[in-house]
Amino acid sequence: MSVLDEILDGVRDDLAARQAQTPLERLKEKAAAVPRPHDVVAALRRPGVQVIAEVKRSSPSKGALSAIADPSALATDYADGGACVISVLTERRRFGGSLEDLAAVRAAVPTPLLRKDFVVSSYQLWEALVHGADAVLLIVAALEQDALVSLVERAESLGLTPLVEVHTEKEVERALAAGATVIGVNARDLTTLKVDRDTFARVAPAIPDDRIKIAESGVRGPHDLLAYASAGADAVLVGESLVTGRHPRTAVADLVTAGAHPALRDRR
Ligand SMILES: O=C(O)c1ccccc1NCC(=O)[C@H](O)[C@H](O)COP(=O)(O)O
Repeated sequence: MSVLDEILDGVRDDLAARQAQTPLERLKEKAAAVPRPHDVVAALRRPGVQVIAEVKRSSPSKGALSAIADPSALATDYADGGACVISVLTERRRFGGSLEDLAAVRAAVPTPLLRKDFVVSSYQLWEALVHGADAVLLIVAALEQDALVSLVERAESLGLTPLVEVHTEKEVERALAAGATVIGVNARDLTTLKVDRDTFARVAPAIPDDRIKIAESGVRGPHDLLAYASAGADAVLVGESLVTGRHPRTAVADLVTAGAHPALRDRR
């Protein structure tokens, strides 16, 4: 069984337990009291290369990365450093995340938030909304095309921005057919879990210029942001190097400064 299939099995089991505890109707009632999500597309379209900073406790590839005693304090550092969006991993078994982390970050910062998880059901979109997300990750490799199309539509109807993640040109075709505006190319192979930073340069040319292109994974510092930018990235998504480094606010600020270089500001 592939790592992705293992992760998805656990996600479905955890999801079934939450659905048994909180019926969808109850989630919908809660969602009625939540403010409309931020316009993440507008935030990502700001001049320069934007930084999406991730709250990531552990990963299938590396195991435990950081204890993150207080996700809201880390998110505050990210926001102070100038992150455009904060990504919060909510998958529990392999990433150590939770919806509680998402809600804690929501309460701490006004920055747009991405729920980073393995979304397989519209129930998870309602959960994302209720816990303060503005955007949700949809992984093409994890979804049949009908499910992808329906989740993109449902997310947008709830005001959530779908970030549709691809690994290959073929998956870009599926993302475009599903109507994705924001497309992330993940450099981490879901079978080997190895990061190949050339993936973005290989796959991004298949994404039309009117879409927002996000380079995900493998950013160690400004030099990687600049390499992704020169291959056409509008934003980078960074986790491990921020949570394992000693100064997350400064690390984000350094990336933001690199992304705001005048040569990158007027590209769109
Ligand atoms: O991080 C992993 O090991 C992983 C394994 C399987 C599926 C997804 C995985 N990561 C999710 C991500 O996409 C990254 O957290 C995100 O792009 C940030 O990457 P990095 O900066 O390399 O931590």
